[in-house]
Amino acid sequence: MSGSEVFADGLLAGRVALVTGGGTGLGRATAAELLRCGASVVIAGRRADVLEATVATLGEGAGYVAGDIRTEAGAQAIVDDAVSRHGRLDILVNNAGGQYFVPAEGIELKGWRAVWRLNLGGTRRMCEASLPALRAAGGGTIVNVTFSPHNGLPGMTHSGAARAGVEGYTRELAAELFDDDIAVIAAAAGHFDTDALDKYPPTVRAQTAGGVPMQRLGRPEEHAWMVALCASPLRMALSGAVLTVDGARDNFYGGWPPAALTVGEGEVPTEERRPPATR
Ligand SMILES: CCCCCCC/C=C/C(=O)SCCNC(=O)CCNC(=O)[C@H](O)C(C)(C)COP(=O)(O)OP(=O)(O)OC[C@H]1O[C@@H](n2cnc3c(N)ncnc32)[C@H](O)[C@@H]1OP(=O)(O)O
Ligand SMILES: NC(=O)C1=CN([C@@H]2O[C@H](COP(=O)(O)OP(=O)(O)OC[C@H]3O[C@@H](n4cnc5c(N)ncnc54)[C@H](OP(=O)(O)O)[C@@H]3O)[C@@H](O)[C@H]2O)C=CC1
Repeated sequence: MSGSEVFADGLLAGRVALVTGGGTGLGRATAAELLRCGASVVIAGRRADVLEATVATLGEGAGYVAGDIRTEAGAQAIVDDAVSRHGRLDILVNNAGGQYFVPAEGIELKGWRAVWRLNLGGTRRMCEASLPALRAAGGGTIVNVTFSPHNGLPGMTHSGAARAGVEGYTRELAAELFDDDIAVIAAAAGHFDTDALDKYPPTVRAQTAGGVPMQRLGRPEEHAWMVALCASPLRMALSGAVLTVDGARDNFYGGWPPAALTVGEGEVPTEERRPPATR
């Protein structure tokens, strides 16, 4: 695998990373970038065939373990596998997650619980299962992937609430783990161009990039660079932070100019200068 476009060669040499949901999308891009930075990487997910195919593309230094983060036993087995393979664990990327699209009032209690069990519960389980290994390594990094729910996520109320929970969990865990030299950072993704978006309605997908001030979806490698930065020597200074990579989507007005600010042919009026102040 060639070197990173962003980071120095060997930035993460000797480190061992575990990426949940690493068989697809953002997790796959993250695994690839951590490998480019010199880490050994274990990817995890439920589907062994998907993981196996991804490991074949990632090449040397990559391995996989099939498992389910929705149970304590599943999370523990994933961590145990990674540690037994490489003898240590330095970086945990809690990337596995997701939801289904539905108006808030249509969310069944069972569905609400399913989304929380995966996103908030899975993150907590993986953190707890990993902490002994991270401490044994003398410190490390946990990156909790979430999305930027700071202006709400229509159609994803259950997940917006769960991801806000992940942010709160991240901040508090970070405060408790400073003395262990373990950084805990949330990476809040905007809208990224992964296969997972194929499940959303075509009209919704088509309008999504237009809702981002940057006027395009994020590229998976852009997210992956952020995750690698979180594992870099900057990690403790970032601990407890929620880092948003979203092309300014949290501003929530779409591309420039915002329709609500335009007049005439679409120009944005510039305010008249006030007369000079007089004493
Ligand atoms: C392009 C425009 C959109 C922009 C979005 C940009 C932001 C993107 C954010 C992303 O996260 S992209 C990544 C998306 N990836 C995924 O979502 C994959 C993972 N998702 C899932 O696996 C499921 O959605 C899940 C519900 C989280 C899976 O949990 P689990 O397997 O535990 O649940 P189930 O057993 O399948 O279902 C339990 C329960 O949940 C309710 N439910 C589930 N799916 C639906 C649905 N499609 N519609 C309505 N209700 C649903 C339901 O109550 C289920 O119970 P039963 O009815 O099966 O008894
Ligand atoms: N794409 C985007 O625009 C955005 C994505 N995100 C978040 O980033 C993360 C990755 O998203 P993306 O790559 O697009 O989506 P994917 O659906 O491709 O990724 C989800 C991954 O999680 C794994 N996974 C799901 N449930 C479990 C489970 N119970 N145990 C173990 N692994 C599981 C899946 O593998 P398997 O099914 O084999 O278990 C899959 O590899 C998710 O948390 C997503 O919500 C956040 C904001 C925006």
